[in-house]
Amino acid sequence: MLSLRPHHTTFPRTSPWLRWGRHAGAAAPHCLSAAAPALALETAAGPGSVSFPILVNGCTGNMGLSVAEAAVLRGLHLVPVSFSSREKVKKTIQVGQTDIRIYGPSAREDVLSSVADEFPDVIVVDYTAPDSVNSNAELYCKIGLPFVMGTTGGNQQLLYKSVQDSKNYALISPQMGKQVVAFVALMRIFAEQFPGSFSGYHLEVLESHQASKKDTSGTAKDVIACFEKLGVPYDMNRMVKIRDPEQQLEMVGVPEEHIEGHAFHLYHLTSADDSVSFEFQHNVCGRSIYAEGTIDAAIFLHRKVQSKDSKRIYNMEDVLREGYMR
Ligand SMILES: NC(=O)c1ccc[n+]([C@@H]2O[C@H](COP(=O)([O-])OP(=O)(O)OC[C@H]3O[C@@H](n4cnc5c(N)ncnc54)[C@H](O)[C@@H]3O)[C@@H](O)[C@H]2O)c1
Ligand SMILES: O=C(O)C1=N[C@H](C(=O)O)CCC1
Repeated sequence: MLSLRPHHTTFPRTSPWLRWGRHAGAAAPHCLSAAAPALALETAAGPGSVSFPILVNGCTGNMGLSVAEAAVLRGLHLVPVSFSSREKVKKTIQVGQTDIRIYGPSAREDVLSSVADEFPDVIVVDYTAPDSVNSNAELYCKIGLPFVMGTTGGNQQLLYKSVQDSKNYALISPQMGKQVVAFVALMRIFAEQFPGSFSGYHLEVLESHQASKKDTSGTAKDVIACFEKLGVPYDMNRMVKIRDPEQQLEMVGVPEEHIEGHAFHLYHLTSADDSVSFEFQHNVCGRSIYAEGTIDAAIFLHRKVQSKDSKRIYNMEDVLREGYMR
């Protein structure tokens, strides 16, 4: 029998994820079917729309490819190079009409320097791996390439310091899905307005992602920081991380076609005497919400660079507040 009860905790019996477990699939959220017809890749640069060069690092991966495709659809000019963590890789990836050449790590600095010379208004987008966050960011800062960091993990303090010290422009967010960003912002405002209001409550957190996800949900960490401000201490080691496809299908209720790409989050709060409970969820199937948000972030950052804004480091809340999105 499936049990995701973390040690020393009683998982709330009312959890919808356990309910979904009993009726696998029956109460799954409404997700777009993978069988939906794919959009043909064609540019959509209409009148008044903006276009500039965008280099997507990590095109060999799921997010990198999705962002590159979204960039073409939004009429941006895809710079035909990307990188890999390995020296020997498949040399090109086709996105729309563009053949993107993939370079190994040893060529990174030379290739990026040439890109900076050839495309002075380029924006770099990074969707690589947690252990590449800091070295990639340092290189973008060294060369002076403004970047959107979608990759989670790494040393976040160091990441911000690299950008601050170099005076480079960057937009950093572990969550590019605009509606999820708005939810996290709401939680932050909630915590700022009513600090300590949930003192004595107990928190359980579950997150489920595709098996290839290496790190813990960066979004869950941000939401947990809000709960801590609300008076609920939480040991991150207690977070239940589900990466097993069978559990995702049977217990979490992830639609089968999204086992390879989903992000489900459940936060359950219970009062000390068990008489009150609260539950929050944000469940994403596929990656289009992040790809779209990333393009909005790139457009936003491009405008900030072009206007030489004195503020250099941004997040997705800044993008939401200025309305740079469809
Ligand atoms: N900010 C967001 O909204 C958001 C959304 C989805 C995923 N993510 C994060 O983005 C990252 C990538 O996710 P994914 O699902 O695309 O993973 P993935 O494993 O499908 O792709 C990552 C790719 O990057 C490549 N790579 C690793 N190190 C590299 C390096 N140094 N240089 C160039 N390429 C390198 C890998 O070979 C792989 O092809 C993860 O950290 C994930 O948590 C963030
Ligand atoms: O698929 C991933 O990996 C995701 N990572 C981000 C996180 O860690 O919060 C955002 C959700 C998808």
